[in-house]
Amino acid sequence: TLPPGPKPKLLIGNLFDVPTQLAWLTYTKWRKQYGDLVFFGVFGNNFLILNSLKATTDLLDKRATIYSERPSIPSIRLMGWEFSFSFMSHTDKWRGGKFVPFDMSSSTDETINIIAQKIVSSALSPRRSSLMLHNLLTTPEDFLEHVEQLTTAIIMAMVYGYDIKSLHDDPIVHLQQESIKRLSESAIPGRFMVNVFPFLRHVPAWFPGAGFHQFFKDTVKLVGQMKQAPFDFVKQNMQSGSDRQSVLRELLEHNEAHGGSVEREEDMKDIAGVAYAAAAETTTATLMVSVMALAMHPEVVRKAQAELDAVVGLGSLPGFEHRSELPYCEAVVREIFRWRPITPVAIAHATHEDDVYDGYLIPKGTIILPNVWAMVHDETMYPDPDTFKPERFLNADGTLNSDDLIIGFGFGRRICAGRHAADATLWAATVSLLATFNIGKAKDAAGKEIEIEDVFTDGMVSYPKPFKCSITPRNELTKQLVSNINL
Ligand code: HEM
Repeated sequence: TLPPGPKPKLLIGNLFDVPTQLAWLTYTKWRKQYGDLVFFGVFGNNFLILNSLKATTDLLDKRATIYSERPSIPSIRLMGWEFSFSFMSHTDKWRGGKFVPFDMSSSTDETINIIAQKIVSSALSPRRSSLMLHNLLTTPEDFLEHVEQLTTAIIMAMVYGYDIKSLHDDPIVHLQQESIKRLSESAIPGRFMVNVFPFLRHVPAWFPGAGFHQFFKDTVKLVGQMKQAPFDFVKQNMQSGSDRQSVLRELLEHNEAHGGSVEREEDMKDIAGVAYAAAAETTTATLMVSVMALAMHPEVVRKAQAELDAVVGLGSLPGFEHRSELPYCEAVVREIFRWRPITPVAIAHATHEDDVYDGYLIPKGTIILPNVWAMVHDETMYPDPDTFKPERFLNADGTLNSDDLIIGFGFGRRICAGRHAADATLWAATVSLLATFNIGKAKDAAGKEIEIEDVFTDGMVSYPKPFKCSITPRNELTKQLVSNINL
């Protein structure tokens, strides 16, 4: 028998049961009704929601050979984004760590953390992180933009060794933003009927309602340019002997050293494109959650600052060398990832063959939706799960406990390849902000605090909706520190 789930109707299956908004919340309610496994079908496609960490690790980790495919989504193929998913599903290309210097999926040991920190600290040069702090000094109300600029700058530097000019006038950044926007949009259920009825792709472009063909055609062109422009930049730099290190450059040098071919170069261009796409929105959204959580919890800001002042000293910026001495700040970072995961249903996996689990049949080709939201809000693991409480990661004596699993990075062989880099980026940006600024609720004209509504957007990556908060230098000393950093 199949796992339990809402009762399907003839032909359409569970079409009308499937939530069209913030699906993870409905999936989490279904957990009470149906349990850890919830199965449903829409027009012949099978879906399995995994609502507990145990079921997820039993299947996606322990039976990785069966559960590591990616589903094929028609609109993604038609938009020219399939290179990203084909890399992800043909794991031999992707997984071979030798191609991907930052693919750290196979282990979590100390060395890997150090490599990740090295990549991030070279990308997170004082100039780049100071730019965010500087901007916060002059236009604190535009903090969401400054956050996005910082993460975009770090990731462009990491992947391409490219220094962005600004968030809005940089031609390469513009290509990236527009291509990714179209990719995310296509993940919204109902945006493209071709995802529900794949045969629609054969409808000719002149047919009424077939305007999607033009949209897809334009997107293919855009995605091509989005991969080509930064690739050309890296190649030019290599030829001119410039020493900008980056993931793509390392890949190309590795290729050359092994008598690589032009075809291989094309692969590397694609890998860099995947890395950028996977890194940009996710890191930006998580840093926005960080600001939101801090603004809502002044007591957390105070405790973290007290720890920073004791270890680093008021008026100095923390560096990775301080990280292990700052358990409370570490707990804050873990809680940011747990409290509001920005990939609440991770990225879907798919099964490679039939399987049986807990007495239930899971047919080949089933699309697996790991409900990260349910796992990080599981009361047996995280009591009072909606409360932002870094202490849940600390022992009574203030040291960190052993719960260092960031569920939001996904599972098994498909676990986020950039997780150590992402974690290092979030840590560095959060502690440098805490060391220099007070973060709290904004006040209205009458001096009354403006509540922050904790509401999120829909889509593959779920962002906090724009909110207001107050970000001011902690005191004259930290103001001087920020304004004196040489940009
Ligand atoms: C806070 C930031 C991030 C979050 C929350 C995040 C989350 C995720 C999740 C949930 C997956 C899917 C895992 C699964 O299928 O089980 C994933 C995959 C991936 N991530 Fe991240 N990610 C982040 C940042 C990054 C960064 C910075 C990079 C690159 C430098 C990156 C590169 C990738 C790649 C390449 C994959 C595909 C792995 C594969 O399919 O084999 N991510 N990420």
